[in-house]
Amino acid sequence: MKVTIVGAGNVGATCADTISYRGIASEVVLLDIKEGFAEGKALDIMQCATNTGFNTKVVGVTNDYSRTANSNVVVITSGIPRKPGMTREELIGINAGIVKTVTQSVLEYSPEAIIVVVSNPMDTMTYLALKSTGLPKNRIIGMGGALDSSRFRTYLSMALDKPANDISAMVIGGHGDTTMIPLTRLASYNGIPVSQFLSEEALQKVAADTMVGGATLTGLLGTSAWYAPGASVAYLVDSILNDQKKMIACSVFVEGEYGQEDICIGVPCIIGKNGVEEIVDIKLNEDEKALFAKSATAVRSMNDALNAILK
Ligand SMILES: NC(=O)c1ccc[n+]([C@@H]2O[C@H](COP(=O)([O-])OP(=O)(O)OC[C@H]3O[C@@H](n4cnc5c(N)ncnc54)[C@H](O)[C@@H]3O)[C@@H](O)[C@H]2O)c1
Ligand SMILES: O=C(O)C[C@H](O)C(=O)O
Repeated sequence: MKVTIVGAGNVGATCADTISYRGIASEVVLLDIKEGFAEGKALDIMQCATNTGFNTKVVGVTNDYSRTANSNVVVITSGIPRKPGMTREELIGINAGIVKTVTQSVLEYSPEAIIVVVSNPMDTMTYLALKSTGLPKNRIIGMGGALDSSRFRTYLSMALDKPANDISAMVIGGHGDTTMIPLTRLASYNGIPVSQFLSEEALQKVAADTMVGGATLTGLLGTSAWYAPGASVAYLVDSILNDQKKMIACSVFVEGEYGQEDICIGVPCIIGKNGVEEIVDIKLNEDEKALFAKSATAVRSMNDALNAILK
């Protein structure tokens, strides 16, 4: 199976590294616009193979889309990341043009590929990729919920002082500092509601920390995060290529689900070889429904900004 990753920067290269290390694909092509950059990252990753024991072929190319031909999955990480103090939404002006062009280029050589959109503002870029290509909605998946959920589980594990892998929890809604919705009511520690172990105040703090998880890292690092984002993309790609049918919160096009339509927003999805195979309908309570409606309004307003930018 072949995966192309467009953008060999922090997230793209980490994603390539994780996919190779875990043997998720037989070939990974890293493509970047910066001369020699993807070639260098690919060579560096390939030189891990004998120490970590993987056999994935990793190829780096400068803007040569012919080398990406017949990819099963294409991951789009090209675009600028935010700096401390910025929101993801502020990236829309530059990233919209990049994502639109790149998506069209990859489809010329891989018309059957499933596209995973990572560039921010991710929900808006996913909507743009869908609308500008006309691909069926199951083949365009925005990655954000997988990352936000892993942050949520990490903060819960820290509050509980228990292993993150014993915790099950999900974040839905937009991938924004104020739009994501950590579902604290449904989070569990080995099947037991976390509310049995944590006070309401502690749970609210976990939710607040999760929502600004990306901003916190951007403040610490001077640019946005890459290890957990790269690993989250790899997790999603694994579920597609190996038809695992995992339930992962992804930004997908909704047509009535969760009371919304004509936007891409984070909802629980079954992810398999056909991309988005099902949107899972969780019974939200009235408060959660209100939060989802508010999040959708914010996501929709960013989509409206696209038309003006792309004119
Ligand atoms: N959805 C998420 O959960 C999530 C997580 C982390 C980062 N991001 C986003 O992913 C994007 C990349 O982040 P990063 O930290 O890897 O940034 P980065 O600057 O390290 O890498 C971006 C790369 O894209 C390349 N690029 C720019 N235009 C290109 C084009 N037209 N064709 C090919 N390559 C091009 C650049 O040369 C650069 O190497 C940002 O928009 C960031 O906000 C999203
Ligand atoms: O925070 C960012 O801008 C990057 C990414 O969306 C993240 O959540 O790490």
